Amino acid sequence: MTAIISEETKLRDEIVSVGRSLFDRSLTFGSTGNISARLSNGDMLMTPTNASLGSLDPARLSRFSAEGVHVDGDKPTKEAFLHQCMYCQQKMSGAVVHLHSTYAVAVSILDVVDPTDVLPPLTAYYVMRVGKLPLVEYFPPGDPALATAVAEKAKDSHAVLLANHGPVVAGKTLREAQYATEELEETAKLHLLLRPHKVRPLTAVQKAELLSRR
Ligand SMILES: O=C(CO)COP(=O)(O)O
Ligand SMILES: [Zn+2]
Repeated sequence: MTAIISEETKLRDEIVSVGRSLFDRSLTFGSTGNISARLSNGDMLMTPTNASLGSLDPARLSRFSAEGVHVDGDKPTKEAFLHQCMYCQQKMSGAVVHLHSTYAVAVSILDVVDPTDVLPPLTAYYVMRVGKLPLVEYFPPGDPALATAVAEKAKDSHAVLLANHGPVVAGKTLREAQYATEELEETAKLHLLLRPHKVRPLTAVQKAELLSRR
């Protein structure tokens, strides 16, 4: 019991500090974005709805049972079902981060993207941390149909991009999910910066070699 309490306390504090770090660096703003993390018993902690990621209270995070029932804390994020869908598909995941980070949102609005994989393999770290980024068709935030559409795309990708909305990224740990989300944002920025130029992305062979090391 003591071990579970200290694991939970640590995770609550980590959600708060990751949220603050992301918010302070303008990777999301206002009350946008949400974070969740899983305890070893399968219970989930999630950020409350309408909360700023910059000023979360560890004691007020929403807690769900492993079966997905809200058991305590503030009213959960309206994307709770979407987070649960990510865990269902990405069984090894311990955390999910969703942001409204500007460059990724900008890419999610572009008309000319490959919906099966939105960003090219521009750098090794993008391939290592993200690899593939399918586009999920537009549904309003919190719509159960959005979560269902995410579940479909997350079958073979731990990162997805919601059209006209933003990225959702799962990771084994909260740090992994955070780092992958940041890599995605930087690659979206590079992609937009490079749009007027002829680029030389990594080759299929180089990409496959990086993926084999993960
Ligand atoms: O990003 C958001 C919706 O997609 C923010 O919603 P919540 O405030 O309910 O977490
Ligand atoms: Zn959102």
